[in-house]
Amino acid sequence: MKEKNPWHTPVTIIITVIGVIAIVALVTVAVLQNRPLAQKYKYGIVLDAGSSHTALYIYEWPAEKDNNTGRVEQTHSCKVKGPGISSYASAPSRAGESLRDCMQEAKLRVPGKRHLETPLYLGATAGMRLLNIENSSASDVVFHAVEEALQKSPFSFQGARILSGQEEGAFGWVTVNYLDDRLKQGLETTGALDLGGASTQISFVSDNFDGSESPENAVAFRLYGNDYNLYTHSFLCYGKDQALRMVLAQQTQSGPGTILDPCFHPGYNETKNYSVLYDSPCVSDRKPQGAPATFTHLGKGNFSQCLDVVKSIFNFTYCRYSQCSFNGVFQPLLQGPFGAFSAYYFVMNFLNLTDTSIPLDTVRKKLTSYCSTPWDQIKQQHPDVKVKYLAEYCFSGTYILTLLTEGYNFTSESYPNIKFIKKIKGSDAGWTLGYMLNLTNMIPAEAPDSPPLPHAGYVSIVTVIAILLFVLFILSLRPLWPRCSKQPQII
Ligand SMILES: Nc1ccn([C@@H]2O[C@H](COP(=O)(O)OP(=O)(O)OP(=O)(O)O)[C@@H](O)[C@H]2O)c(=O)n1
Repeated sequence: MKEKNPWHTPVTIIITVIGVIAIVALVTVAVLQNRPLAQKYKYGIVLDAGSSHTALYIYEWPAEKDNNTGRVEQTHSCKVKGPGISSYASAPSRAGESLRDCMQEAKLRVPGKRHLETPLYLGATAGMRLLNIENSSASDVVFHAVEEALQKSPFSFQGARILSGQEEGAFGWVTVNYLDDRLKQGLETTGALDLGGASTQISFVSDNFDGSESPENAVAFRLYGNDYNLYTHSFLCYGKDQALRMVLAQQTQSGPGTILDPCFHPGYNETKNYSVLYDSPCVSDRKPQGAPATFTHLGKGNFSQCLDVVKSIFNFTYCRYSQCSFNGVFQPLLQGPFGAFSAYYFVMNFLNLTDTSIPLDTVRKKLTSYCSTPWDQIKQQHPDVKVKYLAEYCFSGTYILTLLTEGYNFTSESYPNIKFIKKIKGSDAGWTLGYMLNLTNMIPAEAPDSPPLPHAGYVSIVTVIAILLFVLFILSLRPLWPRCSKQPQII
């Protein structure tokens, strides 16, 4: 006789089938309903109109997360050929034309259907600040030409303007800390050191700075629910190109026909124009009277003498505050790690000095040896480097060391807190990303609400609960279960 399986009754089979179908349906609905949608992206474009050149940056972020958790990333950058827009004061239309190739690249990089909604910003920095001081109508004409060119682009042009030094410093700090995820997590922030061609910025948070001693250096932010009292200062004329002009002005005060410059390599020999050298508000008031049209610029290659002439463009003694950096500018005690970018990186990377664990004395020794290397040898060793950059690295290295140690007061102990950086997670360090995040309100003042569970966690919990309910349901039907007697039934 065959033994009857007590589960093989029509009722339990029907309940089981319905239960399994119900679970499958429940889980399918949960998965489909919460499936991440195919990713769509939004874009933003920022043109950095610097003193030495203009660069275009394209940023991208997931479309559905643009004001909370989405990460904004740089997807492309384009270096505009030619000099910065401030150099086109005498031929403004060429300033607009110069942007054409990079704008063309942007059109190809941003998907066509997103063109109309993609904001396009142009921010000009110290080159235009100087032109504006020197000749404000010339700077207006350059802006007009650039605006006209950008209005013709298919993007949503939001205007061109000169950033204040304070904005340039603060947005550079926002960029570095945003990319490092320090803002969202409320971690200790990283200070920002930016060295351009015409200005330089230092920005950091210090416990002993609340803005009261020097309100013009304070920027208050509330980001992701945290308050920051940022110290920031921009030194106009202390970018590395204008600093070099000041160093040369220092050496040509008497209008000589020849100078023997310790900051250039021995054997360096170039004829330079007095009117070109003094054509900047940083030095124009010092132009020597009765100087010849040109002077011969000879290199001497002596680091310690270069250090002396570089120091002479700073005032390290005057200070009407409790403490200063230089030129009577207040600066609180340095605090935390620092990221040094733009020309800081270009120069220190070229000189193989980005490793800040190298003692400062060794850095000085390396510069001593580098500066004294004959110019011919330098050119031979670096045939691919632009001669203009190459000629200036001895000066630039000396200037950076002086600015950091004597200017901002970095010591042997705090120098290793500096990291020379170009990019963070694929995006260039600089003010442009911070500027765009601010203008598109992409960093909320308060911490965004995040879903309590990630998608996978949600699906797992729904599945477990569904199975549990099914088991409970089966158990609740116990009265309907066929009884099994102790003795096997003989049919
Ligand atoms: N490989 C390179 C590239 C650039 N530079 C120098 O770096 C500076 C440019 O830095 P950047 O941040 O691009 O300055 P700008 O934006 O042009 O200047 P600013 O912000 O002051 O307007 C210039 O002095 C340029 O000569 C360099 O030494 N080596």
